[in-house]
Amino acid sequence: MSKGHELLRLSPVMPVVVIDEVADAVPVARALLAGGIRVIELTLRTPVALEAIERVASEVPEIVLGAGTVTTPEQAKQAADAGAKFLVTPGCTERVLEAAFATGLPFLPGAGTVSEAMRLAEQGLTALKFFPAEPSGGVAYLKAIAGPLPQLEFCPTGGITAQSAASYLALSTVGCVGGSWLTPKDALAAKDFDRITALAQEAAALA
Ligand SMILES: O=C[C@H](O)COP(=O)(O)O
Ligand SMILES: CC(=O)C(=O)O
Repeated sequence: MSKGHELLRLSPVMPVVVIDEVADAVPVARALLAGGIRVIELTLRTPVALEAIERVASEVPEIVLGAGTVTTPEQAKQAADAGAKFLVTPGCTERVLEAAFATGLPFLPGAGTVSEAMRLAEQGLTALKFFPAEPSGGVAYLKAIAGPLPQLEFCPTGGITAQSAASYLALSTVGCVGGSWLTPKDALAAKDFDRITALAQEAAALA
């Protein structure tokens, strides 16, 4: 099994995390681990994201740390240099793909259509982000493409909730789902890390 597929086996939910205050990064990673979630996707959507990755890489080595929202070749390299152990993209371009391969890290590229998924499979990439999952057709879409493309495995992300996660996880081509609901903005603003642990426990129980 390739490293990409192994990433989909770590936890039933891959938390997609947006860190606005760098001091929150380590407590969030610890709160997720305490709830039984072994993986975190820290998105490159804020100015502090790379520093957040550096801190989690050095202070919480037990969690498998990915950099999400990699949308440029430069970001792929920066995320690897900061200590990310895998990369996630919402979609894919030739240049991002090349830069991601150059890091040597496992990599979950985003696909939202059958042709995108087939192009990535041609490059040996068969563990994919399905993004944005709900607007792209959700469970029904994934069921339909499992017929012609049973060898592909997905981490659907985008619009998935604690309630809808199980219906995705029941599909043979879904390894885990991604979502931001484990780290709600209001919990982060209130530094309510216990709530994040409680949400992580519920998510881990979906296994
Ligand atoms: O942009 C969306 C994130 O990748 C996660 O999506 P979500 O907030 O709908 O869970
Ligand atoms: C879609 C996703 O998980 C990302 O922003 O990389």
